[in-house]
Amino acid sequence: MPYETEKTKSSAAAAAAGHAMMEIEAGKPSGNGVVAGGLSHLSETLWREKTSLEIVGDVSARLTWKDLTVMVTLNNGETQKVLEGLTGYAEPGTFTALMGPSGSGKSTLLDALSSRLAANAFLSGTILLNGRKRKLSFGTAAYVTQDDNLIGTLTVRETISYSARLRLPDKMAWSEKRALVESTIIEMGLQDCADTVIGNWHLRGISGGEKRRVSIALEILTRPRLLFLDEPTSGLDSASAFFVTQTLRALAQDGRTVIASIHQPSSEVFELFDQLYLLSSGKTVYFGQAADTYEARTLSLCVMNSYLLI
Ligand SMILES: Nc1ncnc2c1ncn2[C@@H]1O[C@H](COP(=O)(O)OP(=O)(O)OP(=O)(O)O)[C@@H](O)[C@H]1O
Repeated sequence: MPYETEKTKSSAAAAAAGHAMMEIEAGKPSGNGVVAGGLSHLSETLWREKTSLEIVGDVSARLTWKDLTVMVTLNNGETQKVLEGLTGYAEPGTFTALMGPSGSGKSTLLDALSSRLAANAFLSGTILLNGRKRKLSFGTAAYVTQDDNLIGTLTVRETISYSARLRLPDKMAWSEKRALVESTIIEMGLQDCADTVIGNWHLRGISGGEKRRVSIALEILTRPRLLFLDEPTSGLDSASAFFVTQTLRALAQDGRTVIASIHQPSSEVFELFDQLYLLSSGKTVYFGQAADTYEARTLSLCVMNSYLLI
């Protein structure tokens, strides 16, 4: 199979960037911010049927970024460019995968987009939410870290219920919170293990993939429209990684904007991405459609393999 040349790579990135630029220039979400095709039968719908409360946050979140550059100040006082001139967008109802070799800047891009950059990192460029420059308000966005910080002796249902008590507004009735907890359990495919303990080093509990889905469940309780995930499949076997990614795809299809960094996905997992943002040394190598795209698949293999050969 012939490897893509640098020229092909940059023309793919340029075409994607051009498309993104046009989208950014438009400056407003298509369809008044409402996801075309409506919501799926997942928790958003289940929950709305059971409550009279408005959803927290916007109806949908369309994120665009233009010319993003991140510089960090190192301990010796020198500066290092970690991201350089990145442009792209993520639409409601889509799942965008950030890929690239270790150190290529995936986590930094996620942090920049979710306003979580470290104190020694400086951002330039534009990030627009639904066509406007604004801060992510409470409930609009959620960030799922790589680590599952869960209490081993609680069951899945108890964990999600306690989190609901702590995170959801006081004015929300407990019956509504409970409806949300139950619909989130269904949405995350955790029904079968809802009454099983999380487990720890001396207590057998749920599997690694189920733990990851519980961590995601805790973050989607506030019904965020934007979901960022740092390596949600790391440390999972291929079947668990597939189920977690399938859940993320379903969350996206429920009208959310999902952006996740993914390291070395299997071909089955790759099939589930809507968009691929491929980075190498802090620069865009490819941005565009992922599934069914020969170019995206070949490029990601080239970038990951060339890194492994170094
Ligand atoms: N706040 C910071 N201070 C110093 N260096 C940083 C900072 N943030 C990122 N870097 C550097 O920028 C580069 C990119 O880091 P980043 O964590 O974004 O890469 P990554 O693609 O997510 O890597 P991995 O897959 O290994 O997690 C690394 O060389 C990292 O050391």
